[in-house]
Amino acid sequence: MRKKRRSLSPFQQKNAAQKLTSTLTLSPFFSRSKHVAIYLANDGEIDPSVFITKLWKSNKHCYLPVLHPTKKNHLWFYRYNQKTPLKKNRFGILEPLINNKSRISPWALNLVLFPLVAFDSQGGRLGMGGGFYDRTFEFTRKDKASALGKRTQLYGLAHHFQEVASIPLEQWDIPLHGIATDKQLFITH
Ligand SMILES: Nc1nc2c(c(=O)[nH]1)N(C=O)[C@@H](CNc1ccc(C(=O)N[C@@H](CCC(=O)O)C(=O)O)cc1)CN2
Ligand SMILES: Nc1ncnc2c1ncn2[C@@H]1O[C@H](COP(=O)(O)OP(=O)(O)OP(=O)(O)O)[C@@H](O)[C@H]1O
Repeated sequence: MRKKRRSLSPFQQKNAAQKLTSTLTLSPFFSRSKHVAIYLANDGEIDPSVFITKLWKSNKHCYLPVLHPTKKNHLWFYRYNQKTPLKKNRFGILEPLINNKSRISPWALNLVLFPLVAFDSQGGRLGMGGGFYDRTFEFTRKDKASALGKRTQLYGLAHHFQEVASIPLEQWDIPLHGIATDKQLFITH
């Protein structure tokens, strides 16, 4: 799946990014979410940058994952705008510098858009294998805010071809509430 997405042409990537932006903008959670975590595309992932520009224009706050400096395979989330200084992490992915005060607690996010390698229509997600997102969002399993309808929404972003029949889930895997692709929005939970 990683090989397939890396082989997409710049034209195909740009086209997919535009269509993904339409899927996301029309989704019910777009207007409701003020604090949105997103990622910068790597390894052929569907590119959310067109959507990021849309978030900025709509006065929403955008956040990017930063590898936690001490807690192994956990993520921090830092505010991202046009002026945010970025540097490459050990995977070669750009992330905000952590010398500023713009960190947000993961539970304060309204919407988190997950990168993924493959997904299924039940909300199963296969990631890059580090367990970063599963560890960081483990708190959502016992999230009291869910009763008030304030639960952090967890959505995956993918090229449509990244759908597979079934992802075997392990006990630590956090299922997604939905997946947005260049073709459709899946609501899974
Ligand atoms: N765009 C993006 N950002 C992200 C993630 C992601 O999947 N995509 N992550 C999601 O967790 C975290 C980083 N996790 C990652 C885990 C492995 C690799 C990776 O490329 N692994 C290589 C081996 C690299 C090496 O060991 O030096 C590989 O598997 O080929 C990249 C990111 C946080 N940021
Ligand atoms: N909440 C957790 N607590 C402890 N270990 C965990 C937790 N979540 C995942 N792990 C460990 O992390 C490893 C990688 O998990 P997994 O293969 O599900 O990663 P992934 O979801 O593909 O990666 P990523 O989220 O970084 O894209 C697993 O072997 C698992 O033991």
